[in-house]
Amino acid sequence: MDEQKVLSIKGLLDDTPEEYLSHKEKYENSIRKSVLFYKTLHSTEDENMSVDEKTKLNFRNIVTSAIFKDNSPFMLHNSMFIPTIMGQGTDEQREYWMKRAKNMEIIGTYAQTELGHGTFIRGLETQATYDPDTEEFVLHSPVLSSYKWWPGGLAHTANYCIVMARLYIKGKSHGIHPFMVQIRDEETHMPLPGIKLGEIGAKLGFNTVNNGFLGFENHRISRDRMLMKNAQVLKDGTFVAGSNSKLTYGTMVYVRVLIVSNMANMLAKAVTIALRYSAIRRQSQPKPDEPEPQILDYVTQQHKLFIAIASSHAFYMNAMWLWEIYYSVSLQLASGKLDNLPELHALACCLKPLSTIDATAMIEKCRLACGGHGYMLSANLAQTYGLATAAYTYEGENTVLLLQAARSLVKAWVGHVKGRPLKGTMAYLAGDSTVKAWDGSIDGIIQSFKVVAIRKISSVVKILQDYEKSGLSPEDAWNKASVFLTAASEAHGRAVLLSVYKSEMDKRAAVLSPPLRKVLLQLVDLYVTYWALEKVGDMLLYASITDKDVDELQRRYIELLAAIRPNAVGLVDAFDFRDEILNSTLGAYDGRAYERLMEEAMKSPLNAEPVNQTFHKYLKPFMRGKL
Ligand SMILES: CC(C)(COP(=O)(O)OP(=O)(O)OC[C@H]1O[C@@H](n2cnc3c(N)ncnc32)[C@H](O)[C@@H]1OP(=O)(O)O)[C@@H](O)C(=O)NCCC(=O)NCCSC(=O)/C=C/CC(=O)O
Ligand SMILES: Cc1cc2nc3c(=O)[nH]c(=O)nc-3n(C[C@H](O)[C@H](O)[C@H](O)COP(=O)(O)OP(=O)(O)OC[C@H]3O[C@@H](n4cnc5c(N)ncnc54)[C@H](O)[C@@H]3O)c2cc1C
Repeated sequence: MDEQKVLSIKGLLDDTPEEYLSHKEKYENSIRKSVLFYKTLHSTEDENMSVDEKTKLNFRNIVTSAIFKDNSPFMLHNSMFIPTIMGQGTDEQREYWMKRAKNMEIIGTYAQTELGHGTFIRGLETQATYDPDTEEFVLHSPVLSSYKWWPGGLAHTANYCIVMARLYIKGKSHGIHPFMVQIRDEETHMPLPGIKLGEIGAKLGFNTVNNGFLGFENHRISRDRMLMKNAQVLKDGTFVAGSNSKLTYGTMVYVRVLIVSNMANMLAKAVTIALRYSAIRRQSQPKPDEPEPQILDYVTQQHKLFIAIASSHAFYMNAMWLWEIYYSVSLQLASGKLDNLPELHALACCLKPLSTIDATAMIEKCRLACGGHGYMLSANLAQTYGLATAAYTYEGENTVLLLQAARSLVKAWVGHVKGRPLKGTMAYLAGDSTVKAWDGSIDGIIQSFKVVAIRKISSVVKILQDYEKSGLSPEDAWNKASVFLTAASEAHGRAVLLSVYKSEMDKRAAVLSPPLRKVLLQLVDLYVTYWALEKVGDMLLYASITDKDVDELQRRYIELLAAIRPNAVGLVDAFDFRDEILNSTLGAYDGRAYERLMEEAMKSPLNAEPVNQTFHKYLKPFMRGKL
């Protein structure tokens, strides 16, 4: 994928900043650019892509989000529509639909969330009732809350969509299944009969994604439009259940894994902008006889930014590791082996939340670290925040996913106590649950995070069991303990993030040049030390850290900031974002932030004339007391 080729597409980069376009113009401009962009790339997702190619695809998401300073209305076509065909379609269905989708003959989206339900999939109300006489499904939205609401591209862009609907046969519900539905005429693009479409309105971000609503009025589709890889409806209406009803949730697991790598990229973009700006911005005069220093030389500024570099590396390493697990589990599923699906689900339910929580917070910290100019839309930090914070919610709201992970952790712990072996990423739960003396080495700290997770999981299980002994139902006990269930999941996720980052770096260290190895391992050290200090309460409670150890840890952290400082700009340059992709007045490689701020300011339509017409219409009469 040649970045230069993409960015040299004529008309792809805006001369009129999107900030000054209307809501409608933003959408129309994003369609224009999406067509230009995808015509050039003409490549869409293929589940057989290698992990490296997957990263490139992820790169495409970065390029599109950069070029649009938001996301493309084609986004769901690649991130969910195509993966669902691949994951849920029969061979024939894949054969037919993949050709049309990959050639962009049709544009699709993934319509699952409804006005009334997003998290609770089993509560979805859109109906797909099988009519054996005509061998059709009748799609219907019985109430307003059953309208599909949120799907990207649904409003005016897509002409097909995957609809997740409740299957009814002879009055009996058979759960939620995926249906391929044409929603617009391929020639006129008019909504088909019995289909109501529209846009859901302006949002915090995602304002070029064309999120829409969709309602059905007894709209009929043929039987072959149900994606029947996992479950089938025969001509006579016989329902054949899949081996596991959660296989229909497969696309969401895939996107949760993708989000971890997206967070690595988004955070890398934000810290590149903030750090480069911190290298050119000079402010204050701590030493009277010396010039104003670069704000990057303030240790507080280094504290704000260097963890973002290390976190981007950590998310990237974890994402590549998770992709490998995803692909191996996908191959196992293809041969009917489901054993490792729960572990993949639990991992995705930990790493998607933690990467989005950290990335959102750190991107905001990057914006704040740029002072007033960070507040400019031309800095592209607010938009990056808007994209990242959306991922906190979509693809499984973070709290809900952490509770899902807690479900697996509680099951694993209860099984362990009963003597059942633990496996995979939960095997460490069988390890030593005490730290006799604080070990401040990187491996020692990571081991302490594992002990924290063991202790939090075991103690929340005890709380659950005590509540149930007191007579509470399992559901009420679960809800009562849920704050500490999410805390246990977070502790598990933190232990995974840290240990995978370290082990993946160790694997790569051998092939790095000594200077590069030194810098990258400093980032690992910074990451582990930062989180030990952030979670010092847990370390005091479970890892026998003393006040002397904390003092040592603080001094080590300060020394690490100083050690990384000389390479800080080089580390963000190594993310290798072109100016067009950063799309930021503050983050350009040439460091001409002030000139770019002024250049962008002059593009404001208000600067087209020295006196705005409201002076004569309102101000002057008002100031003359004539209004
Ligand atoms: C919260 C969920 C998972 C609850 O699902 P539910 O069917 O209610 O299951 P249970 O909580 O009862 O758990 C039963 C059982 O199933 C296992 N399980 C659940 N999900 C999966 C899965 N994906 N893969 C494998 N196994 C799964 C669970 O572990 C339990 O196992 P036990 O052994 O413990 O019994 C569900 O409602 C959910 O996923 N909600 C989130 C909805 C969501 O993610 N929506 C995304 C819509 S698309 C979107 O947001 C797009 C955004 C734009 C973009 O991405 O660009
Ligand atoms: C930018 C964006 C793009 C999106 N794109 C798409 C798309 O393309 N296709 C699509 O289908 N959907 C899409 N969505 C919808 C998204 O998937 C849902 O918003 C998400 O799943 C959360 O569901 P919800 O909105 O119903 O929130 P809710 O679940 O109502 O969450 C509200 C609060 O309730 C809490 N809560 C809910 N259930 C529980 C529970 N069991 N235990 C404890 N607390 C709970 C949550 O933690 C949260 O604090 C998009 C959303 C956004 C923001």
